[in-house]
Amino acid sequence: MTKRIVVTGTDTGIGKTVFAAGLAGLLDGFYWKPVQSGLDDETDSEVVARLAGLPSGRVLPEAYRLKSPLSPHRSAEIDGVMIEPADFSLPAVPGPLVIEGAGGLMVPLNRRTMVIDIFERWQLPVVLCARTSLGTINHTLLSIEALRARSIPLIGVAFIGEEVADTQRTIVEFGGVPQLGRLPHLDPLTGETLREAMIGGFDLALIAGGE
Ligand SMILES: Nc1ncnc2c1ncn2[C@@H]1O[C@H](COP(=O)(O)OP(=O)(O)OP(=O)(O)O)[C@@H](O)[C@H]1O
Ligand SMILES: C[C@H](N)[C@H](N)CCCCCC(=O)O
Ligand SMILES: [Mg+2]
Repeated sequence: MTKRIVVTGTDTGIGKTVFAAGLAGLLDGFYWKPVQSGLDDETDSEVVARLAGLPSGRVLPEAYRLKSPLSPHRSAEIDGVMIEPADFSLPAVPGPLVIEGAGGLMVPLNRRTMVIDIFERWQLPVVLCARTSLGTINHTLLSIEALRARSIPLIGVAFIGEEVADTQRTIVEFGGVPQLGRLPHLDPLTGETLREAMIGGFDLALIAGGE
């Protein structure tokens, strides 16, 4: 069985795409963003293609490409598109697959279905990306509780940002989850600095080891 990992986050703009690019690169794998909302700026798939250092073709096409940078349910409505949960069948690829959600867990895809509903159906192991800055304890513990309530397997938390030791410890202790590592703010953010920070900041075996 090929390794498939879902990358989610406590919010939008948390650093999921950057982390997912680093992870897909380290795994020498594939990346899939099922729902892209917002097409005017560089899309998540384009960012990953730029940062992950993967051969072309390893970034799979999105299932939905929606124009407005809004919650997918609204962006789809504006485009006159109905997001169908049945469309989220997992692509078969000959290597590790990193899948990135849209925003946080309870982001609606239509008026009845949220991102977390698709994750529940997949039952794939999840990495939860979380900020280290103030406010993250609440958001991260709520996200962990939501995953547990649906029995979605959680690999652990990947912190993004500067080290805030007590915050990270508090999340890990209250949440009862492994801390997978931390990706600092990178300046400049390039394929090279990302790869180096991923190698230095994470134990890949903890994230992708076993099956
Ligand atoms: N480790 C990092 N170092 C430097 N910049 C970062 C880092 N992580 C994220 N950023 C920047 O922060 C912004 C948001 O990050 P990113 O696009 O990865 O968020 P996201 O969680 O994937 O958002 P979305 O919900 O839209 O998918 C981007 O401009 C990105 O370049
Ligand atoms: C447009 C943005 N960058 C993401 N693609 C979608 C974020 C949806 C967030 C919805 C919400 O939680 O209010
Ligand atoms: Mg993203």
